[in-house]
Amino acid sequence: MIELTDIAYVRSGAADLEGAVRFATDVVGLQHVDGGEPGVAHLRADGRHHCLAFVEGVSGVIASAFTVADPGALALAETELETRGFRVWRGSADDARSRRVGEVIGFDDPFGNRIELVCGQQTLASPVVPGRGSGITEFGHLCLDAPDVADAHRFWSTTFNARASDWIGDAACLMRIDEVHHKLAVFRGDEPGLCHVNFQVAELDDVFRNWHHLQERGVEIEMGPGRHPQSGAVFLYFLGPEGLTYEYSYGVRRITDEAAWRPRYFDPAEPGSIDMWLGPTQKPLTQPQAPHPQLVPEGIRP
Ligand SMILES: CC(C)c1ccc(C(=O)O)c(O)c1O
Ligand SMILES: [Fe+2]
Repeated sequence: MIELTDIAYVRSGAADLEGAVRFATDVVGLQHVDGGEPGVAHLRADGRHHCLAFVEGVSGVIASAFTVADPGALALAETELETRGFRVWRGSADDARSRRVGEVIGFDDPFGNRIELVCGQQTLASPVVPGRGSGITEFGHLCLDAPDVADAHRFWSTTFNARASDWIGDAACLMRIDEVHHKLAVFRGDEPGLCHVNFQVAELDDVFRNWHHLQERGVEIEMGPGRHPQSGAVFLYFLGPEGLTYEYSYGVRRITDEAAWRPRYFDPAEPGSIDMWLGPTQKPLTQPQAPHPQLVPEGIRP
């Protein structure tokens, strides 16, 4: 069992790097951390050096990354994944430098999502300088697509320390790796892909202020404002460039009594099971950011 300690970053291809960065800073409110690396832009939300990296080139998610404790844990993870039949890539010093981590390995999960495991993710001491006052406090979670959510849960909970916090029938599983209700979600989709990236905001008011800001800027609101009955968070999903869906949310539940928590099963057909405020719930869940085409072909399966 490999112990994930946190989510680290999402790395995505961007056909229009400047446009993707402009949106991430001026609209979403992330900080652009200038790393002096041509063709790569790092975006920051919290203490992590970055939680989103755009790499100039073909659009699409390149990898979703998680941290493990240290190089020893990463070496053990590498062996464990290989023992389980995964082909594991070990990144070079340059790969690690570009990701601002000590070491990086990667593999394709059984559903075709590229996953990276890292140790030594760089923390920046300086306060975050947000691109806009959207109230972002933290990179909250990432949501992957997989054709069978129960299979995905089995994979994440047996290979890793992910635990189901709640299910939305066979449509979604929300999993925790620490006290936060979920840092990883899997949504049912025919193809692998990134359903969305989530950023927590400081106040309920931020969600609604951001909603107005996005509307004024003509940004496509995909869902919300609404409230998820699972984490209890008030949410807003919107579509950015390069097909990347962002979610702001406020008020995510923390599961502090691990022994007492039992995952709940919500029926996706029940009105209110995704949005307690009964808003329309189709859009963000149907158009994931497809994986970068170069990543799809291998399909390494255990
Ligand atoms: C519908 C998606 C997968 C979803 C469902 C519930 C929550 C939550 O409880 O916060 C999410 O963040 C989601 O993205
Ligand atoms: Fe989410």
